[in-house]
Amino acid sequence: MIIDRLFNEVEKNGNVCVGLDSHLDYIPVNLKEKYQDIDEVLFKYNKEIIDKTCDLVPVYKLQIAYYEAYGIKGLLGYKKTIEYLRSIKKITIGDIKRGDISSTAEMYAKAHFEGEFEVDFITLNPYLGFDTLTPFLKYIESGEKGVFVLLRTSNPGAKDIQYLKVSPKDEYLYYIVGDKLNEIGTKYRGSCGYSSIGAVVGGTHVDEAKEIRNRYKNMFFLIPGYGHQGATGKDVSLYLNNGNGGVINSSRGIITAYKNYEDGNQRFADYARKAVLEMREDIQSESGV
Ligand SMILES: O=c1ccn([C@@H]2O[C@H](COP(=O)(O)O)[C@@H](O)[C@H]2O)c(=O)[nH]1
Repeated sequence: MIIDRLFNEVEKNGNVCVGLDSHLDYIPVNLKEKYQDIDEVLFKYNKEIIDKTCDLVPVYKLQIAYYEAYGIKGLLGYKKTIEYLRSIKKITIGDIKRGDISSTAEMYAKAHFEGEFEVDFITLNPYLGFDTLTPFLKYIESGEKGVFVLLRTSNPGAKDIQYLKVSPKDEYLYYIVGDKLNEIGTKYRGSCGYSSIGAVVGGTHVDEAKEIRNRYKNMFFLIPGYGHQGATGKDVSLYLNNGNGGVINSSRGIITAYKNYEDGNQRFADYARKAVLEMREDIQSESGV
């Protein structure tokens, strides 16, 4: 199952998920001048970073907004990047955060689990209701695909809705979502013990982090918020379990690390590697593995 593959990759390579949020403003000028088409600029930038980091990380996450924003050529850059990652057998997460009525969700599933934009995992937004998840289940059942469903997000506004106390137990809304995901996910557990239905939990919120980890023992977490949003190795390790059970995303902290160095423009991928190594060490030292 895909979750076993991810679990094994984490055992081998640690927990860092490189976020390829490739805004054109993040890309060195010399690289942008070298290629005419946006898809090539995006792909070449991503490829250099991938080639310099792929021996250190288990997974890459592409936030699709950074590609959609550049129209068809941007999406071509997305496609080329995920195809490349899959060709070198790296696991891919399409951060698409979809959630819609089931007839539409069916098309989202087809769009991102088949064809030109096919990835291994996608992110979903469950706050339109649990029926929106149903069309994805047949792909998860095949063993080849997985999802990370938003549970408690990393932004400050997570508290506006996700932390509302709801009846009958007067618990936070995110626990209602988590309990349901846990229940649905039971059927899709791999031999590693985790389910291919995982959850997104922001590393920026540490209150109840331990309770979330304990309550959802079989749930694998995608943990954003490290670095630029302020989460530290100590914060994110609260969501791990013996050094596994989650991957920690950093996007700007890795792909724009080069901006802190004089020779960064020429060596952006070397500095991405350096940022990954430092992040990996930070997490490992805090999670005690
Ligand atoms: O709760 C969430 C869910 C998703 N994200 C995404 O993760 C990255 C974070 O980027 P950084 O540059 O490392 O801050 C980005 O793609 C978000 O859309 C999140 O931040 N929080």
